[in-house]
Amino acid sequence: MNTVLAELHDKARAALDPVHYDYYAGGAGEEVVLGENEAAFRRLALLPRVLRGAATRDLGVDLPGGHLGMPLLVAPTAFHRLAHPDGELATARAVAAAGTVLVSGMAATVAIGEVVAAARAVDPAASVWFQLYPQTDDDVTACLVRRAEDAGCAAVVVTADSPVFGRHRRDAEHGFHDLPPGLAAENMRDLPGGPLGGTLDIGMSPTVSWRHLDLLRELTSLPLWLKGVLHPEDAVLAVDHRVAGIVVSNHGGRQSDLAPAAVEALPAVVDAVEGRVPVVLDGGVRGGGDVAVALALGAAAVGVGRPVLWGLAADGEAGVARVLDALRDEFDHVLALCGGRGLADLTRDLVVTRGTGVTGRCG
Ligand SMILES: Cc1cc2nc3c(=O)[nH]c(=O)nc-3n(C[C@H](O)[C@H](O)[C@H](O)COP(=O)(O)O)c2cc1C
Ligand SMILES: CCCCC(=O)C(=O)O
Repeated sequence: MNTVLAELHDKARAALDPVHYDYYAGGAGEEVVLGENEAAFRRLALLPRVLRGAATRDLGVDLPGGHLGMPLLVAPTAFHRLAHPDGELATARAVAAAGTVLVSGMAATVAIGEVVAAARAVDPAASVWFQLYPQTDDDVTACLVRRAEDAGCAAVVVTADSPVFGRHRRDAEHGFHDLPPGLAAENMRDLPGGPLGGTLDIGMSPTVSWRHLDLLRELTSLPLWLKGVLHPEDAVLAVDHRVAGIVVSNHGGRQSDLAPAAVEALPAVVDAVEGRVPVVLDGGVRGGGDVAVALALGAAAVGVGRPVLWGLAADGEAGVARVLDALRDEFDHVLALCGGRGLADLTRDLVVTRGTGVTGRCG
């Protein structure tokens, strides 16, 4: 792990209520996937190219829904006020200052309008995206989309990997089922039909299907990203259903504990979509080298989840800023060491599976 991220993780662990630390840190089942997301990156290496000098490297990338100053965005995570009193406001400010995108969660502890306003106060051109769990009741889905649009969000990220909430042993052992008094999922107030059920599995529905994605396509003209895709056939279906982008993700190991590591699922999804839409990877990214490997395997960008929560818990807005700065700096350094003059130089032929010498493959 990047040393700054490791330092902030340790600081966050010391600062957080252990119950909330475990909610953030934990995974589903036996936490096999949680460990594999990071371990799979350690099994991959990058062959450097030589004598391709460039004084500086352009790290920017344009995606449907915004320009990223580096190929890294902040993945949606719930309940930032468990980490710091400023919650998502602090995260939004730091992410906007870093020139990248925050995907703000439906289960945020600050309403989406305030999150976007905080980002725009730092940078009027900042893009914030809204993460949505599609709802059984179409009126509720429509209401949430309208809130995201009214707030000024630039894209909607539809999470598809949570028909039911993963079973988290750590939360069960602590008896963690609800937010402490004073905190709430602010986007979920006053929805048609009343509250959506338990705080920790807000509105997840086993009935959600491709029909709901088509409905979303009709409800909004914002770019729609589909998050939680691992099977290449689902990636093709997503393109057929007119998504603007795909997030290869196993939800940070918090849903199916039988899923493969996210980076191991990436190449087949990239191949299946054949460049028709960009593919973002999240899960286990803990350093600039991981960003480089994901891009070499065909990701347009990566998402980071827990490291941002550690930065937030350790030092609020400044902590999140340090996480993003450290990842950008390390990625740029790795890119230079690999002979990369820009992102396009990160190609699949550079990727080697450690211990096998096999190039251009993963896992
Ligand atoms: C505490 C926590 C809460 C999360 N909440 C959400 C959520 O509300 N919606 C969602 O789509 N993904 C959620 N995720 C998954 C992240 O978006 C992302 O897929 C994952 O954190 C990436 O893995 P990483 O933490 O190893 O970077 C959550 C992850 C964590 C750790
Ligand atoms: C409470 C909403 C879901 C949060 C979530 O997706 C997670 O904890 O992984």
